[in-house]
Amino acid sequence: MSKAPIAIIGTGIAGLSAAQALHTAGQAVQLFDKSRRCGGRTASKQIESGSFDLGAQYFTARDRRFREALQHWQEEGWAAPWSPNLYLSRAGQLEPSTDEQARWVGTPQMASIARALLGDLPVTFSCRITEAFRGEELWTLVDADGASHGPFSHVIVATPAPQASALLAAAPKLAAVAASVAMEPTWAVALGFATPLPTQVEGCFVQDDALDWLARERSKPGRNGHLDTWVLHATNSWSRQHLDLSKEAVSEQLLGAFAELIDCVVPAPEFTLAHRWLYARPAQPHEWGALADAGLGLYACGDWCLSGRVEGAWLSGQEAARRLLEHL
Ligand SMILES: Cc1cc2nc3c(=O)[nH]c(=O)nc-3n(C[C@H](O)[C@H](O)[C@H](O)COP(=O)(O)OP(=O)(O)OC[C@H]3O[C@@H](n4cnc5c(N)ncnc54)[C@H](O)[C@@H]3O)c2cc1C
Ligand SMILES: NC(=O)C1=CC=CN([C@@H]2O[C@H](COP(=O)(O)OP(=O)(O)OC[C@H]3O[C@@H](n4cnc5c(N)ncnc54)[C@H](OP(=O)(O)O)[C@@H]3O)[C@@H](O)[C@H]2O)C1
Repeated sequence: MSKAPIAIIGTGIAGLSAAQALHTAGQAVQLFDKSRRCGGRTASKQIESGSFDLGAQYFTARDRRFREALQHWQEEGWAAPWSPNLYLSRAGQLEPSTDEQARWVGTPQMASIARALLGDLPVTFSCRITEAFRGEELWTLVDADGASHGPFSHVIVATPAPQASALLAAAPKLAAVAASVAMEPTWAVALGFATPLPTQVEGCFVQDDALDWLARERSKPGRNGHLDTWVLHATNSWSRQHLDLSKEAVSEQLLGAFAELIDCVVPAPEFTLAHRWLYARPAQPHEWGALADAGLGLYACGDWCLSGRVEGAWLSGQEAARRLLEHL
């Protein structure tokens, strides 16, 4: 009988990073995601007039191991540097804010990285796992429709912390750690203009009430949509205060804040989309790397185990895989 594969719940950067490391080490993996596609918070939205990055906007690479992976992604054409005309808006004043920081994006969209990492690995989409339980030796997963999946030799939970704690119930200590992690929400709004806005701004850190960040999609490499599309992110505190506001009201309020901030006339957008990220980022960074109950064969990873950034998610996935392989 062939060896049971390793189940990985979540196909964001953390789950895919773990999957790649295990696959490279010769282990069979089986991935699950509740969404219809991979990438999690590195999602890009495809519309008729182009695509835009709705979650992570760019990433930085500070750790040597991540920089090495990034070099490979760049060679494969999955990622490229992004050097926008960067601004800072503070107390209603918009000013250039150039810096030396290297920033990167997926090409032709942020979601391309996750798609490339997934490659041909076996995955089941539109499958929300609700339970992971261990028999005498092997694991079974149960999904929201009551269907069982398995058997698996190990389970890696690679979801945001609030969704991980229930899946870690077999290891109460791990479940308690995940349950202790608070995650902050972010409202995101995309606006598409038929005529390019007459401004130099391509990215802007905002230190005012509602907005936190805005980016111009066409300034990123490989984007060729015909609308001038902008992505606005609200601050965590504004998002928390307006968590249950309708998408229409959020779009209207953030469009108003954008029009006040930007140094040009803003016409009515051709296209508007609002998305609420309930678990956008951990309230604090941690230094766990990953969580492990090696005796049970249960692991957890995700940005919440390190920093709430793409790099943190990738490193956490590597760490979960490393700890699992160490105990084989
Ligand atoms: C608005 C926003 C802006 C951001 N900007 C940046 C940025 O500019 N730079 C940066 O570095 N980072 C940024 N981040 C953070 C970055 O996106 C995350 O740190 C990183 O993508 C997290 O990856 P992950 O794999 O840990 O989790 P996720 O990407 O959340 O992946 C988890 C996956 O698990 C799946 N899942 C959850 N529960 C279940 C279940 N029960 N069963 C099956 N599947 C499940 C989800 O569908 C998801 O695909 C941003 C995030 C947001 C939301
Ligand atoms: N909105 C969300 O939910 C987010 C979740 C997770 C991450 N988010 C953003 O990701 C960016 C990634 O951080 P990092 O990789 O460390 O990128 P940096 O570009 O280094 O930005 C860090 C932080 O520094 C401030 N900053 C950086 N450069 C400038 C600049 N040229 N001018 C002004 N300010 C700069 C900025 O913080 P402020 O508190 O000052 O706004 C950046 O946030 C990062 O942007 C996360 O916000 C979003």
